[in-house]
Amino acid sequence: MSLFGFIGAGNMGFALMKACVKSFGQNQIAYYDLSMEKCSFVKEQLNISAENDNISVVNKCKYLVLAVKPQFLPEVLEEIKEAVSDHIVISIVAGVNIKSIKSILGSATRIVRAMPNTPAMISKGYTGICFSEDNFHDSEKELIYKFFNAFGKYDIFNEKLMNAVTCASGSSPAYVYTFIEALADSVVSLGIPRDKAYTMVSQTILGAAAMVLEGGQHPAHLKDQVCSPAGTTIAGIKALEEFGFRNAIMKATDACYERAVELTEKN
Ligand SMILES: NC(=O)C1=CN([C@@H]2O[C@H](COP(=O)(O)OP(=O)(O)OC[C@H]3O[C@@H](n4cnc5c(N)ncnc54)[C@H](O)[C@@H]3O)[C@@H](O)[C@H]2O)C=CC1
Ligand SMILES: O=C(O)[C@@H]1CCC=N1
Repeated sequence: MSLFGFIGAGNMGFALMKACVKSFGQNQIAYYDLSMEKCSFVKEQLNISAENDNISVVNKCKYLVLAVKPQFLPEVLEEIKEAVSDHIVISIVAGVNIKSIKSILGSATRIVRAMPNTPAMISKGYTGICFSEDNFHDSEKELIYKFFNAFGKYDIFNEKLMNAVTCASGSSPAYVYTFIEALADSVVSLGIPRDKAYTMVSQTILGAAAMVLEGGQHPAHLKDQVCSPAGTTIAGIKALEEFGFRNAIMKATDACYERAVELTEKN
């Protein structure tokens, strides 16, 4: 018997399993992925052998993590529904709401809907979570919080905000990586060696984020401290605003949110 079972060991399933190993140990994790390649990768990286199928995962765990793409979720739920009993089902599937999972697994199934992000792999992630209205025992909630704590910070939300959480938690690391690439490329074009460019940019983002999280100061104030009058930074900010930097980010959130809503409607 393991505590946690994972269905799907792709990018996010693997990231969560890796962090879980550190907090709970290999023997508390069972998983299955349709791709033998993914199973071999997990075995090689985490030294955990895959189960033979999804039903074996369900039978081996109490907390069942659903980590397949939204379009594959209905077939997975149909496959496992008879095996699910007093499990707590944790779904990280973007856009899919608790109601639609319950429509297949049954209305009594207790569900935690969560939206983590890939930095969970190194316990530096952020997860938004919400619970189905059903009763969870205190000890179960404690375990669930310990589970999410393994991935970094987490907050609890009303389910109607979960698609919005996706825009700044699940999806946004990709925007940050795009920003890292762009800024690194631009200083490489000025002669900075590429390896140093990635370190320079990433460490700067880490430091700037820590100033907000740990210093408790408003981002606008921190920005103003960097912008010397007639200096280099304000010249850069002006160029960013000419190209609609803030608006681009807001438009990205609109697009991300719309797509999440589409997934909710389809599933
Ligand atoms: N990638 C990310 O940064 C994040 C992803 N998510 C959510 O996590 C879920 C998984 O996303 P990724 O890991 O990126 O996708 P992925 O495609 O990397 O992994 C999904 C895995 O599910 C496996 N799979 C498909 N059908 C299966 C079945 N019937 N039984 C067992 N395994 C099956 C696939 O072989 C694949 O390895 C998605 O629903 C996504 O919305 C949530 C937060 C962040
Ligand atoms: O792009 C996606 O749909 C998934 C959900 C959040 C991050 N990746």
